[in-house]
Amino acid sequence: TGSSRPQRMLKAVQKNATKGDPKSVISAIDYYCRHKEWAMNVGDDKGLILDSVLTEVNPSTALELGTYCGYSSVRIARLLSPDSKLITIEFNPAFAAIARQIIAYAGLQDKVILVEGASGDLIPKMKERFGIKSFDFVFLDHWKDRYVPDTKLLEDCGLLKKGTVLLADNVICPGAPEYLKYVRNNPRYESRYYPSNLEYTKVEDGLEKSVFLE
Ligand SMILES: O=C(NC/C=C/[C@H]1O[C@@H](Sc2ccncc2)[C@H](O)[C@@H]1O)c1cc([N+](=O)[O-])cc(O)c1O
Ligand SMILES: [Mg+2]
Repeated sequence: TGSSRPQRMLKAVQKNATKGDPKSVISAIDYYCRHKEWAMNVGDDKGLILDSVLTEVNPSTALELGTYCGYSSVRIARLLSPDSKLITIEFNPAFAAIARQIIAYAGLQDKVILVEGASGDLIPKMKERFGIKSFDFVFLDHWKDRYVPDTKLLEDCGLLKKGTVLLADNVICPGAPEYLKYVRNNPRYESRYYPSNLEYTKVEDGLEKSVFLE
C-alpha cells in the first residue's frame, strides 16, 4: 500500500529541511502543506500568534494535547528556555511515530516528552509520572469535543495555577462552540480571541487565549 500523508510530510522535511534547524523544519512543512498537500497543522499564520503568546508566557512546563505530526511541538519547543519542557499527548501511534522523527530532525527531542495515549487517561497521571506540579501553558489542538472535558480535568487534577495560559486552536473552524461558552462565561478565566485563518487557507479561524485566574 501507499504512503500516508504524515509519511509524505516527514519525507518533505527530510528532503527540504536542515537537520537540527527547527526554523527550516517549520518552513518545509508549511511549504509542503500550502503547495502540495493540506494537513491539519496549526500552520504559519496562527503559528505567529502561538509564537507571540509563548514568548509572552515563557513557560517552564508546557502541555500540548494533540501532537499529530509534531509541527506545533517544534514551534513550541524551539521557543522554550533551557531546562523547560513540553509534554505532548498523542492518541494515534502512527502519528506519534512520525512526530517523534520530525521533532528529532529539528533537534528538539531533549525538550519534548511525547506520550502516547488519550488525554483523558494521561492528564490524571501527569503529577505521578512526570513530577509536574502545574502547567504554565496548555495548547489544545486535539479532538474538539475533548477541549471542555480535558480543561475541567486539568482543573480537577490541580494542574492549572494562577496565570496558567490555555491556547485553543480551531475555535471557529472546525469550531469548539462548547469550549468558547465554557471559558468565556467563566469567572475563573480571562479570555481573548485572536482572529486568523484556517491553516493554509482563506477560511476564518482563530485561537482563544484563556488565562486561569484562580
Ligand atoms: O480535527 C482537527 N484536529 C483534531 C486533531 C487530532 C489530533 O489529536 C489526536 S486525538 C487525541 C490526542 C490526545 N488525546 C486524545 C485524543 C489525533 O490522533 C490527532 O493527532 C482539526 C481539523 C481541522 N480542519 O480543518 O478540519 C483543522 C485543524 O487545525 C484541526 O486541528
Ligand atoms: Mg488544529
